[in-house]
Amino acid sequence: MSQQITPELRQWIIDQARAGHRPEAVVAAMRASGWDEAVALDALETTLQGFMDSLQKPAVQPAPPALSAVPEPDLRQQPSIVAVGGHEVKVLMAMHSPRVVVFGGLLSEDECDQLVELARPRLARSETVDTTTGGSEVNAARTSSGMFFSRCETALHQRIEERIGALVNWPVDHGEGLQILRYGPGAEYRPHHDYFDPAQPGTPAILQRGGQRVGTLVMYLNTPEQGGATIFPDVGLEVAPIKGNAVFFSYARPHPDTRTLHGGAPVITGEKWVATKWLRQRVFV
Ligand SMILES: O=C(O)CCC(=O)C(=O)O
Ligand SMILES: [Fe+2]
Repeated sequence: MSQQITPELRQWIIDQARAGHRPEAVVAAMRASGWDEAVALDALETTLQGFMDSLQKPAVQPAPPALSAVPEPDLRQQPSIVAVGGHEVKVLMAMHSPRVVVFGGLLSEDECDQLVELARPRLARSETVDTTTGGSEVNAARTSSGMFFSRCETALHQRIEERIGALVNWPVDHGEGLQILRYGPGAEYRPHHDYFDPAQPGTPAILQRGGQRVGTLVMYLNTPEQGGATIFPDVGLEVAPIKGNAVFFSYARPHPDTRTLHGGAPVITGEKWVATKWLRQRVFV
């Protein structure tokens, strides 16, 4: 019969070591009670090694960043259509991890066209917030051009921002102004997270303007002929860019475990225009 190293035997070995008995004495005691010497030695070695390893591991792992409240559409009754401010928005797809909801008809054709025409004369090569300094910089990973509107810049912006606020239950003043991006053929936005990396030295300065980003809504202002999906590589999801539709996602902490890594796949033919709304933890100033 093979001799099993049971949890009780392991505990007995640890107790002997704690009591100051030398390994030879422990093996001798095991042999005296019928254990094969090789098995006794092996049990001693593996048990004590595991015990030493457990002493070296910190008992408490460093805590991940705390969870924040997040914007969230009210889909508890599984509506196919949500009415917000007299406007009907379709719920096309929802998933829980990552939290992603795809909406249909969030913007009218006319609202899309107006945003494009207001943005067009103000476009510049896209800058992203530089988390090392808190300033902004031209980023090779983002080959689109873009601009920011200020919050509620015109009545059109205000109407759209109020619709978004009602849709995802988040105060309008917790949002950044709409960002418009234009991608030509070949342009892309490589996978990234929208939250600010807590490890970067410039992040505390950025957070003073309204805390972390906790949600994103990317609205499609046209339908590119080919390419330009919004991709979520962690889960293999691709959202087709269809004019007036939008993809919403939220992240309760600035951590990759939210699985909200995403990007804009290269446009193949045509161009792609989007409006992005970022939602902050607090009033964005
Ligand atoms: O263009 C897209 O589909 C994604 C845009 C995006 O990730 C962003 O604006 O942060
Ligand atoms: Fe993004």
